[in-house]
Amino acid sequence: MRITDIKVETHPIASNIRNAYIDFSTMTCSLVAIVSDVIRDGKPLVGYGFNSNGRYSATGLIKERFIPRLEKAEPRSILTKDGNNFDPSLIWDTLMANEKPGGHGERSVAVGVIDMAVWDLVSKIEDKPLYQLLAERYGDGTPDKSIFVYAAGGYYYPGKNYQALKDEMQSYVDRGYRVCKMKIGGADLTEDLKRIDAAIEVVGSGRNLAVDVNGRFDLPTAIKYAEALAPYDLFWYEEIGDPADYGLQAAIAQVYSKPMATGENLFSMQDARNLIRFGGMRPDRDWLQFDCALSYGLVEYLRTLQMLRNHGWSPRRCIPHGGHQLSSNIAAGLGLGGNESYPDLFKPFGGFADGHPVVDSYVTLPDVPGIGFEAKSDLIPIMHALAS
Ligand SMILES: O=C([O-])CC(=O)C(=O)O
Ligand SMILES: [Mg+2]
Repeated sequence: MRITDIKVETHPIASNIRNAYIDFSTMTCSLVAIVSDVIRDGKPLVGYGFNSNGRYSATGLIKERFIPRLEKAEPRSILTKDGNNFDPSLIWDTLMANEKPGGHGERSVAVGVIDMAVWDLVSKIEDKPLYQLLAERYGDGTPDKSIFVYAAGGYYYPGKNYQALKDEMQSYVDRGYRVCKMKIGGADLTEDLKRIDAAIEVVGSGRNLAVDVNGRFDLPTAIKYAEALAPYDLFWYEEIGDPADYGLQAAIAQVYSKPMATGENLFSMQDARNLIRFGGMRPDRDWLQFDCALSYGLVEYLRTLQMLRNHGWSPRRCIPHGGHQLSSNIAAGLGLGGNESYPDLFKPFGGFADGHPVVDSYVTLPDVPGIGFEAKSDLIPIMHALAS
C-alpha cells in the first residue's frame, strides 16, 4: 500500500464581511488530494483535506516542505503494523521531521490540511464513516447520532443595518438553528448593544446568542463590555482579547461569571495547555474552540483532548471553530459538545452533507465512507477535479 500522488491548489473563499479584526476580501484556502494505490470500484481511493477560514492558504509550505517529506518516506514506514492501512500518527511524524518545537505559525495549517486528507483516506480504506472509526478506536464504538451546531454570522458589512442583521438571524432560525452567533467589537459599545438587542428580538433570548470579539479588546474595554453583556445571559462571550493573552482571559473570568469561549487561534496542544493552565477558563461553563484544520490536524487534536482530560475537562466543553465536516466527525465520534456552522459563508468548503437538515440546532451525519465529502454536492466536484 502506498501513496501514488499528492496534489494541492489554492481556492478563494473571499467575501465582503468584516469582523473586529480583519476583512475577508482576500481569504483563501488550500485543498489537498492524497491519491493511494488502493483500488475500490475500479478507482484509486483518494483522501481530501483543506484548511478552515481565518488563516490563509498554506499551499507554499505544503508544496515546498511537507509534500516532499511524505513523498520521500519509505512506503512501509507510514503504514500500520499489519500493513492494512496508513497510520495517521506515523504520517504526522514524517511531516514534522526536522521541525523545531514552538512558534507554531502557519506550519500548523499546512500540516492540518494534509492530516485531514489522511483521515479521509484512512476511513475510506476501512470503508466506514470517520465518526464511526473514531468511536471504535477511541471510544465505546457508538458515535453520537446527531451533533449540536450553531449558526455563525452576524458580521459587519457595508450598508448592513439592524433590519439586515435581523433578517440574517431570522434566516438561520428558519433553517433550524436555535443558537446563532454575531460579531461585536467592530463598533462602539452603544452601537454593539443595539445590534445585540436587534438579534435577540429574533433568536428570542440572550441564551440563544453568542458574541465574538475576534481578539480585539484590551482589558479595560473587555471589562466594560463584560459588565454590559452580563445581564443578557449570552450563550458565550468569545475570543475577547489577544488569543495568547492568558492573563487577560483570567482577569475577565474574575468579573464575568457567564460562559466564555476561546481557542480558535491556538494552534498546538502546548498552546491549548497554556490556556488551560493560565487562562482562568472554567470547566463547568466555558467552551474551547481549537480547530484541528488550523492546528496540526486530528493527530494533534487527540493529544489536546488527552491534555484536557488530564486537567479535568470533558470533551463536551469543546465546540471547534471552522464549520467543516472533519470537526463534525470528531464531534460525533469523540463526544464533543458540537461544531460551528456558517450557513452562508466560506462555501463550498464549510457546511454539511446534502439532505441533513438542522433541527433545533442539531444535525445528523451521512453514512458514507470517509469524512463525508462525497455526500456534499457543491464540494466533491472541485475535489475530483484536483485529483484527476
Ligand atoms: O470571523 C472569523 O474569523 C471567524 C470566527 O472568529 C469564528 O467563526 O468564530
Ligand atoms: Mg471566533
